[in-house]
Amino acid sequence: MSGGGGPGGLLARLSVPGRLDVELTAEPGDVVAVVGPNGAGKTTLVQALAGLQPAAGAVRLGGADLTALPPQARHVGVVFQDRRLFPHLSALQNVAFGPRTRGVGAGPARDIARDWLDRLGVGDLAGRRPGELSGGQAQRVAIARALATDPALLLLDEPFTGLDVGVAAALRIELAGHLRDYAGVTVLVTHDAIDALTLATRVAVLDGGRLAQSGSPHEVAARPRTEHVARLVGLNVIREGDHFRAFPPSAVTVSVHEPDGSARNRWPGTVRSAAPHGDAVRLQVHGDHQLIADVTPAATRELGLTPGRRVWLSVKETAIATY
Ligand SMILES: Nc1ncnc2c1ncn2[C@@H]1O[C@H](COP(=O)(O)OP(=O)(O)OP(=O)(O)O)[C@@H](O)[C@H]1O
Repeated sequence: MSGGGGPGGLLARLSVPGRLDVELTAEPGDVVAVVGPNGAGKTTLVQALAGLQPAAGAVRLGGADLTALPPQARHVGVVFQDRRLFPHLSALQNVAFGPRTRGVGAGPARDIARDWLDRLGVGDLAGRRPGELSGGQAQRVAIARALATDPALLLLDEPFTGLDVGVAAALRIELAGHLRDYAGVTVLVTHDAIDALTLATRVAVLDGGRLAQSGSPHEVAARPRTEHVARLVGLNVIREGDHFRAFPPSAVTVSVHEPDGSARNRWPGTVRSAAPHGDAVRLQVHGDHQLIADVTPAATRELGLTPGRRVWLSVKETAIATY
């Protein structure tokens, strides 16, 4: 990615047999969204960067070689999917723990912790233990804890998982602010296109433990190279040899009889699901490809587009981006 790994940046080449084989680079201030289907290796990558997963290769961060260092010596902040706060410590003690282990005195470490809890909007909960916090509050404490050590690398593994939609949305906006101020490299694992498009400066697409694509959020969203990412950003993508043809679901015409036109741009299939999507109805249609099409509610009724219905999809050549 962008020739990163320069002074201050991240350069990682990591391999775990059968699970991961990637090279990842990023500049200071970059937020790299790591996306990919279940089992793609996202968590393995985060754990290997943190030193929690043995991996062959090398990790360089800010000119320092972390490869041989244990997790606690890597100067990396981690927010896990399941938060992993110390249950017997208060929120304040949880956040102060990192600075303390890095040699900061008890008083100053508490000041740092209080400051970070305030910044994350949970200063008034400093005395509570994790069991007395909601999921969203605990995640704020976990983020405060990760940032309190002023790490050179911040690893966020699906930080919004398990939170209410509204809570996640509010936290996403706040996190965007903190990440803008944060000078280190952030690696954010996410299943959510919104995260990848709003928080990230770079997107890395993992598939089967390998880097399938990387680029700016805009590039990856406009020209997805895996079906998973096409789904995430709501596009159809068809691979033909060594190039890709992408088109939006709104450009798809659905008919119950075989349409005229170029055979290349029409596909038979079976409706798998039909669900409201904005003002339209979004159909998932499976045939040789798995495609999505947006149709009007009226057309859905008139054509009887319910699961199991055999249909033809067609797209005008001019609506297709080929790359
Ligand atoms: N402890 C383990 N030992 C052996 N294999 C593992 C272990 N943990 C994960 N794997 C395998 O490694 C591969 C990558 O898993 P990983 O958890 O990194 O994927 P992921 O992209 O984070 O998936 P998800 O989105 O489901 O969290 C998968 O094939 C998984 O089955």
